Amino acid sequence: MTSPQGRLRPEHPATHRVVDLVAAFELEARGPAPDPTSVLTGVTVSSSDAAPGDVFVAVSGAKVHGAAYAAQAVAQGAVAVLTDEAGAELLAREGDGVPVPVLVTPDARAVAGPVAAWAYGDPAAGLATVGITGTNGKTTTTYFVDAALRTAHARTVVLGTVELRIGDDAIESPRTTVEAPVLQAILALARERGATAVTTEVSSHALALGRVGGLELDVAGFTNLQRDHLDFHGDMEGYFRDKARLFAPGQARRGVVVVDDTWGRRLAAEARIPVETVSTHVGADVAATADWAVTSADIGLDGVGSTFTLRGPDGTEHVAASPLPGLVNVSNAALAVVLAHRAGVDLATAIEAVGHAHAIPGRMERVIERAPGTPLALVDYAHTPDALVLALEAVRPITPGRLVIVFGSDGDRDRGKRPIMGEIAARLADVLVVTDENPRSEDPASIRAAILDGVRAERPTLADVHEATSRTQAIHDALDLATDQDTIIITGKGHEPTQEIAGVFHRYNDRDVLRAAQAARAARESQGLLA
Ligand SMILES: CC(=O)N[C@H]1[C@@H](OP(=O)(O)OP(=O)(O)OC[C@H]2O[C@@H](n3ccc(=O)[nH]c3=O)[C@H](O)[C@@H]2O)O[C@H](CO)[C@@H](O)[C@@H]1O[C@H](C)C(=O)N[C@@H](C)C(=O)N[C@H](CCC(=O)O)C(=O)O
Ligand SMILES: Nc1ncnc2c1ncn2[C@@H]1O[C@H](COP(=O)(O)OP(=O)(O)OP(=O)(O)O)[C@@H](O)[C@H]1O
Repeated sequence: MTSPQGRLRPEHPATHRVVDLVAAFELEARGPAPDPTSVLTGVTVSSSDAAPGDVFVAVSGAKVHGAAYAAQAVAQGAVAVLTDEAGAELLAREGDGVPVPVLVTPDARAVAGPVAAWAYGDPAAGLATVGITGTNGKTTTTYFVDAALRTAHARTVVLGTVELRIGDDAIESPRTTVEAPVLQAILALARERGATAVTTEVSSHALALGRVGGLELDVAGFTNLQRDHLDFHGDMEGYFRDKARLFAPGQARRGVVVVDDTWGRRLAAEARIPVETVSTHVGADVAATADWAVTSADIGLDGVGSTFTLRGPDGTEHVAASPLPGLVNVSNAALAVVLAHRAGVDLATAIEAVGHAHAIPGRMERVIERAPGTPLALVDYAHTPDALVLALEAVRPITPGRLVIVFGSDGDRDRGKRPIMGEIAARLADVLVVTDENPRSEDPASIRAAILDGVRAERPTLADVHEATSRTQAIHDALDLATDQDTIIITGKGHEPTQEIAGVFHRYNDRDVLRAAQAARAARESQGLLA
């Protein structure tokens, strides 16, 4: 999916003239006049990604103004710089500026997406598009929606925290939602490759920073809003307002909002586009008035996921399922069904597809199935106290024996959560293997000690508590001590492909380590080395 330079670009870019860009977006051209024959083939906001024929959009950032990197972009072949007044002034102050036209607009960040959409020929036009926002459940819901869209589309696209995927071709994702020109370039590449449906996660940062500008989704979904990212959004009100930007004309044509929390209810009331509501709290008052409501749920079914009844707007009840355990995944599955249905998938087909969705990388992912002599083992991304509670509560009903957790906590991040995570694990799991997550620059032993302080508060004797100085060893230890009635859950890193220790990124993935540990165990067993 990458070009030789490692950049995400359509293979056959459209060619527009720079003068047409000036006219289309009513830009003020300064510096050298645009050559009427000069063509542009791409758009970037990052000088290091600039390629010949690009327009470099220099935006004002938190740390620096992009105009400071205009010269680098031009040296790499950019044919014009598009910026705001501050950027233009910066370039004017730097002597001769850049030897290409400087195109000025009041808000460069706001036009980056629309300009890229224009440059790539409105690539979303022929695609079914679904976007999902919310604090938790974006990734899970995205994959559920994709499972349903695949029934109606030969090739689909998934964009989010885990990967950027067109059909079966995927690369690691740099973040939850990529910069606007990258998003538009991926859509253009997807169109070239015959994809007809896209499901994308939309982070609150993306909404605040215009990363989905120029993309009007067919349907936008909202999962929930919980305390997070307040360093960036200021307070919950600001966080809500940024999320709500998705539910506005030009950004989405219609919305589907889970109204289990007060923020969802407020969003449904304030959205400026038609919105349907989904209630997934069985028996809650709000269920009576919601368009879609989960009216009953049977959690822990067959030791796998859940079944639930979804009542539609016409009052008809449908038996549906979530392939992942826990009530939160009933919520994600119900939302996904409605989103996929509104994106054009027949309701019964959407219900069937979501109920049988394949594993989602690192989200309650069943890496080893329960079998005689073998425990069930899952990997989950839960890395906050709230998520840890939900994850442990979700797997308890599918655990006939003991619940074994392998976990740690991040270095160079929120220290306060370490003892809290320890206390939660001690309260909700039976056997604990405390190990490292991403220690980063911190001493791993001191992070484990802080977790163990919390464990001790709940379980003073530290009975059934183990400490492992390497995550790989921790996973081996868990497999060694679990029986086939037990469930092992490995939390914190999910799909992550690396572990950061002492500032160095090592290739590491919980799922791969777990599979290798199980294979080694099976080999020892077959040689009669295990009791
Ligand atoms: C808060 C935030 O999202 N910041 C992002 C943003 O920073 P910024 O606009 O303030 O950029 P800046 O570093 O001041 O630079 C200004 C401009 O100069 C450009 N520049 C800068 C340096 C250079 O050498 N060349 C160059 O062209 C930059 O591309 C940018 O356009 O643009 C930068 C360039 O694209 C990003 O690297 C940076 O993401 C940082 C790394 C980040 O961590 N973002 C996270 C918080 C984020 O976006 N997370 C959400 C998910 C959150 C969640 O739900 O968990 C996500 O969508 O992934
Ligand atoms: N609807 C939900 N409500 C609350 N918690 C959830 C929900 N869905 C999933 N979770 C929990 O949140 C964690 C992250 O889930 P998921 O990756 O789907 O969310 P996300 O919004 O994509 O978050 P991130 O951007 O961090 O990946 C998981 O550990 C899961 O246990």
